[in-house]
Amino acid sequence: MEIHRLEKCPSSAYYIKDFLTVEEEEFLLKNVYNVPQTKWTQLLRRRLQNWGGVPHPNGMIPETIPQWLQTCIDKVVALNTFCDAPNHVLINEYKPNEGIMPHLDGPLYSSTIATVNLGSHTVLNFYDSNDREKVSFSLFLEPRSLLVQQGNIYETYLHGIDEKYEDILDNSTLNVPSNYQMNQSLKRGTRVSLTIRRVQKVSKLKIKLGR
Ligand SMILES: O=C(O)CCC(=O)C(=O)O
Ligand SMILES: [Fe+2]
Repeated sequence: MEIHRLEKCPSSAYYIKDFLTVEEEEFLLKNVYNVPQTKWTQLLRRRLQNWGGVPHPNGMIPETIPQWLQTCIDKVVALNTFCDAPNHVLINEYKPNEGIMPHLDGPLYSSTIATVNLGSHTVLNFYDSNDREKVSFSLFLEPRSLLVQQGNIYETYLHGIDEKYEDILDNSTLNVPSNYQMNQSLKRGTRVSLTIRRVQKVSKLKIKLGR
């Protein structure tokens, strides 16, 4: 992992450009779009699927993660990125001009976060929690790449994705590809992200049906 560390990042972050093959990406996308419509939650500016259970301060009631998704989790875990096995995946789908407001993820998750990127690139912006107006730094996330974040990056910085049709990388982007020409505009397609995490508190309660 050390060779993938983003040196300029103020805390531990790792970026692996071609983490997935084109076939693996297609396999995951096919399965993401094969779920029943009811599995999607439509928000104003994106839609999402929640896998593993609903995180809750009193403990998440665990749900089995399907094999097609578990295979991807296993590939991330094989890099020795997590202390405790991840048990939760949030899948977000963003069409061009969609995004997510700057936010913190909150205390329910442990401090390692892995993001698998499918379909299209995006730019993930980070904001100092004391200055939410200005982008502190940003990361360029290409399709098939993996981003692993550890420690305070997710605690001290808010993160978000602008609602844009295209991106232009600039000095704030920590991982500009060597073949990128400054001011080149990158058109967004539909991006699907898998955010893989560990929910710390898991309930031992089982839901009893048919009582
Ligand atoms: O799509 C992404 O990479 C970010 C998702 C995110 O920040 C979240 O769901 O909390
Ligand atoms: Fe988030």
